[in-house]
Parts: sequence; C-alpha cells; structure tokens
Amino acid sequence: MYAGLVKAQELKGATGTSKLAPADLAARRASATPSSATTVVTVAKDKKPDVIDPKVALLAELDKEKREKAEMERILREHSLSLWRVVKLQWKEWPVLVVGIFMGTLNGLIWPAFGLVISEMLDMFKYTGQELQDKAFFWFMVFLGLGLGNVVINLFQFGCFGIAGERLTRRIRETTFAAMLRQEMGWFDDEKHGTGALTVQLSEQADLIQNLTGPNAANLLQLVVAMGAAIGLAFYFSWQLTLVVFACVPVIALGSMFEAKIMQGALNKTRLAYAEAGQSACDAIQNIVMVKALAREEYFDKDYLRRVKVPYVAGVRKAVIGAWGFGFSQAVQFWVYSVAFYAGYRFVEQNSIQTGDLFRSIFVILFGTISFAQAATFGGNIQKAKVAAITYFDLIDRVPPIDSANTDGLKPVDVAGNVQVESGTFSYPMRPDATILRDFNIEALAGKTVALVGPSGSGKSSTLALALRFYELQLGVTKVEGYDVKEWNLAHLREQMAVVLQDPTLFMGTIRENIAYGHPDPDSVTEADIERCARMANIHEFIAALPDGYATPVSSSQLSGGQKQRVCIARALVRNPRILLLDEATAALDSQAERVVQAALDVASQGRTTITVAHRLATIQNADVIFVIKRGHVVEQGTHDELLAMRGLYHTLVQKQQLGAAAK
Ligand SMILES: Nc1ncnc2c1ncn2[C@@H]1O[C@H](COP(=O)(O)OP(=O)(O)OP(=O)(O)O)[C@@H](O)[C@H]1O
Repeated sequence: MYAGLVKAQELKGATGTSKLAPADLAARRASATPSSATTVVTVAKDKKPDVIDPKVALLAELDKEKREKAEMERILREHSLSLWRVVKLQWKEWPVLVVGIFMGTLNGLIWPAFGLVISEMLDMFKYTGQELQDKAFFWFMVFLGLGLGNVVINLFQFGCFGIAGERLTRRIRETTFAAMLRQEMGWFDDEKHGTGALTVQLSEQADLIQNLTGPNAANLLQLVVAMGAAIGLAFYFSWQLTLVVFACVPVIALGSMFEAKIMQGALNKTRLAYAEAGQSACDAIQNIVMVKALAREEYFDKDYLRRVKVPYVAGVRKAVIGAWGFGFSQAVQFWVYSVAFYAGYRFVEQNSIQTGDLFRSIFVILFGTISFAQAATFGGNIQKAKVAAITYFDLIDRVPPIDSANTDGLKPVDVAGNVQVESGTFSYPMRPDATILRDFNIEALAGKTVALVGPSGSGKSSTLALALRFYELQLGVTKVEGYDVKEWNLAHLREQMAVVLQDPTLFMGTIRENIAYGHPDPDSVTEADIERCARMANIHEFIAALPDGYATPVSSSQLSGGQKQRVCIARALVRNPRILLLDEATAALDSQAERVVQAALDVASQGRTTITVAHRLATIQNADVIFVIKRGHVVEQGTHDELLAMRGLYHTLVQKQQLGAAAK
C-alpha cells in the first residue's frame, strides 16, 4: 500500500515535466537513464500527443538552412572543383553532345538572326506592286523556315542534352553506390554517413550535378551564343549605339538584384510572422482543456486573428513590393530602349551611322535579349551543384583503409577455421579515445565451439567484427588460419565466415533469393542446395507449406522473428563457412522460438569453428572453451565446469541468471 502511494506521488511529480517544451522533452527522453525513461514514457502516455510548435520548427528549419549554407561554403572554400573532371564525366556521351552543342549554337543564333531579318524586312515596304509581292512571299517563307528550324533545333538540343544528362545521372548513381559499398565499416560509423545522409546523397547528388551539365548546359550554351552573336552583330552595325546600351546594363542588373533582395527579405518575415500566429493556435489546442474550462474560446480566437494580421500585412506588403519591383525591372528595359533610340537619333543626325544600321543594331540587341531571357531560366543552384560534384569526386576517389574492392592478398585453400586474437588493443575509429579491447587474447581452434561471455559493453561483438576485419587492431594481431587478416584477400577472408546476428536481416526479394545470396556466387546455388540448408535450419517445412514456397517474397510472407532467424541460418549455411559467428542469435526470441533456433544453430555449427556471443549462459554451456570478458580483457577462460569451479566472474554471472530465472 505504502509503496503504491509513493509510486503514485512519484508519477505526480513526474507529470511536472509535461510543462517542458516538446524539444526539451525529447531531449530529456533521449538522455534519460533507463529508469527515468520509464517514468517519462508513463507521463507521455497520459499526456496528449506533443504538438510541434510551428515557430520552433521554423526556427529549427531556418537554423538548418543556415548550417547547410555554412557547410556548403566551407566545402567550396576548402575544395576546388575541376571543371575538366565534370566535362570528362560526360565524355562517353560525346556523339549526342556534339549534336546538342551544334543545335544549341544554332538556337543561340536564332533570335539575333530574327532581329536582323525584321530590320531587313522593314526595308521591303519601299517597294510596290509585283516586287513587293515577291518580297512579302520571300519573307513569309523565311519566317516559316525559322519556325520549323526552331522546332528541329529545340528538339535536338534539349533531346540530346537531356539524354546525355540522364545517362550521366545513372552513371553517377551507380558509381556513388559502388563507392559507398566499398568503404570500410568505420566510415559508416561516422554520423555524416548515416543511412539518411547516404540515401539523400544517392537520390539528390546526381540531379544536382546535372545542373552543371545536361539541359542546363544547353541553356548556358544558348545564352552565351545569343549574347555573343547579339553583341558582335550590334557592334558590327553600330559600335557607338552598342556602347550606349552597354552603359545601361548595370542599371538593369541593379534593378533585378534589388527586386530579388526585397522579395527574399519579405518572404522570411512572412514565414516568421505566420509561425508566430501558428504558435498561439498551437498553444490553445495543446491546452484545450484549460481554454474550455475558462470559456476563453473567443479570446483565443481574437488573439489568433490579431496575430494572423501581421503575416497578412507582411504578405500584402510583399505583393505590392513585388509588383513594384517587377514593374520597375520591366520599365528599366524600356528606358534603356528610349535612351538607345534617342542616342540613335543623335548619331543619325550627326551622320555617324546610317538609319538602316541603327535599326539592325537595335533589333539585334532587342531579339538577342529574348533568347537571353529564355535561357536565363538556366541556373538551378550552381553552388549546390558544385558542392554535390565535390562530394561525389571525394567519395569516388577515396580509397578506404580496408578496401573491399581490393583484389590483392592471400587466398589460402582448405581452410580449417583457426582464429586468434593476440595481444590486441582496439578502439573504434570514431572513438579513438575509448579503448575497447586491451591486451586481448583469444583462440578458437578449428572445428571447436568458442563462447564469449561477459557484461554488456565488454567488447564481445567487437571481437567478431575484428575477425571479419570490419575494423583493425591498433596493436596486436588478428589471425585466421595463422595469417594476419590484413594479409588475406578481403573477400576470400569473409567467404570463410558466416554471421548470424541478433536481429535477422532479410532483404527485398523472395525467400529463395534471401537464402541464395549467402553464397559467393548466388547464381550457382541449386534448388537442392537451398532446400538442404533450409532443412538444416529447420525451416524447410514451413517454407514448403507457403502457397508460393521458396518464391514467396519475404515482405509478404509475414515471417515471425524465429522463422526469419532460421532463414538467416539457412543463408549462413549456404556459404558452407569454415567459421560461424553468432552474435546473440537467439536473444531477441521468445523461449519457444529460441529452442527451435538454438536446435538449428547446433546443427549449423557442426563441423566448423563457431564463435558465439551469448548473454543467456544456458545456451553456451557445452562450448569447448568459454572466454569471460570484462572491460575489454579476458579475465577467465575454460569449460563451463572449470569456470564454475573457479568461482569468479563467470560463476557470479551464472548465479545471477539462475536467480533471475528462479525469480521469474
Ligand atoms: N561502431 C562503434 N563505434 C564506436 N563505439 C562502438 C561501436 N560499436 C560498439 N562500440 C562500443 O564498444 C564497446 C563494446 O561494444 P560491444 O558491442 O563489443 O560490447 P558487447 O560486449 O558485445 O556488448 P553487448 O553484450 O551489450 O552487445 C561499447 O562501449 C560500445 O558502445
């Protein structure tokens, strides 16, 4: 009774935490010790689901944008991008690119040429009768031809650059993924290379790099050619007038920049103001009980309306400023023409240029700008594209210290399965200051079953990772079959081993595929092999009873944890490994599934070296040698009986488990 009251009060005290902002609550949960975590979870159950504060979310988003920008700037500062390498990336597509470049050049010429044609065409009105009719028909045909040319040119220009771009994307994705898979485990431990970051890199990087190539390159080419041709022709017809127009360019550029700046500032203000209004609504909804109890619905409604007015005003301001800005930047263009025409008139008056050249020059610039404007959609985000290209080249250039693409190294045959770690000192690359194993020695003789036991975090799983050469010792040596693992051919080393982990990992595909790809050459695995391994893993009957048998996709088969684990054991067996590594293979299962899986594992370990990590000591009693590990050091070793007789750590662990079992 008393205990119950204390507990009730503890819970009440804990409800105070509900006052915390959601972010704080989340942070507390994340850092909570197991016992305090339980309390917080209880509180969370009683509480309404956390509402994400829109202002906090927006500030976090703005902060993220700021950090991403800073990181981008850092990458751009510290690395240089060789444009030549980007060009070489597209090398293979040169036939389509040549066509695309040719068409892009023509496309850039089309509008300045049109300007020229118009100015020439105006000339025809000085003719009359048949002559005028002939000229009119001629220009009719010219425009028709220009239209048709436009269709063909655009088709080939964008088609070719588009195809080249898509091929490039595919190649970048393939090479990126291959480069990722090639990296050592330590690389994956870095939070920069977490699953989320890598999948985003895989999906976005190629598209971003395309901004430096593909259709964007087509646009850039068109833009350069259009401007080049327009300026060249304009200069040719009247250099004086062209210089006058040039003098106005900074005004046009300033107009556009001014507009963009004001719009961005207004946009950020509106976003923040909306977020603040949202925060008030969010507060009211989160505390709806109190709002209703106080009958303050109207008050909160008015408060919300008052707050929404701020972003409304900001929005209207933005629209008006935007309209002014747009109008102004358009007007500037006309003002430039007015200056040009007036200057033109003065030049004609002074006889410095002919009227015909004045028109040619003005029309060429006028229509050249149209092409420029069309192509100015080009850009995407060049900065982001450059960062993506730098990151891509960095990744594909990186030669990992433990390189799974390296085909060198020893390939011993007739491996018996001896494993040793001698005087090992080890820390993980991402935590070099934390020594995980110290003066660590274990030996697993061929065909024997060796167990690693000890408190959580003592370094048992790390030992298996060393045998697989996922990581390397800083001091000492890990040997397989008497050879340092560093001397082995990496793929061949791992082919000698199979791993069964605590959480069964099955991949997309059928049960058959999931078993077969355990083999180094999955295509060579026969139906009989698969069935034999499934029988040994004690899962054949179950699979055979499924409507599609081994062809059942694992996603739809709804396998239980124990069944999945047995499929994993079959997959391990199909490799016919000399060394079987079991890392808490039955720990996630209930006792009935554990028995079945344990029986499968007992069969699987026959005739091969087995190194097993286990918390449940009952499962490793029959091991040939048990190593008891404490804080990265082997403190006891021997058989179950020998260790019990020592009355040391192993004895204590067994006693604890027996007590635990008895208590249950
Ligand atoms: N990839 C990693 N990077 C950095 N530290 C790691 C990594 N993996 C494990 N560790 C740390 O190494 C120590 C030993 O971990 P290991 O998994 O080998 O212990 P364990 O004895 O198998 O523990 P458990 O029984 O709980 O699985 C732990 O402190 C763990 O936090």
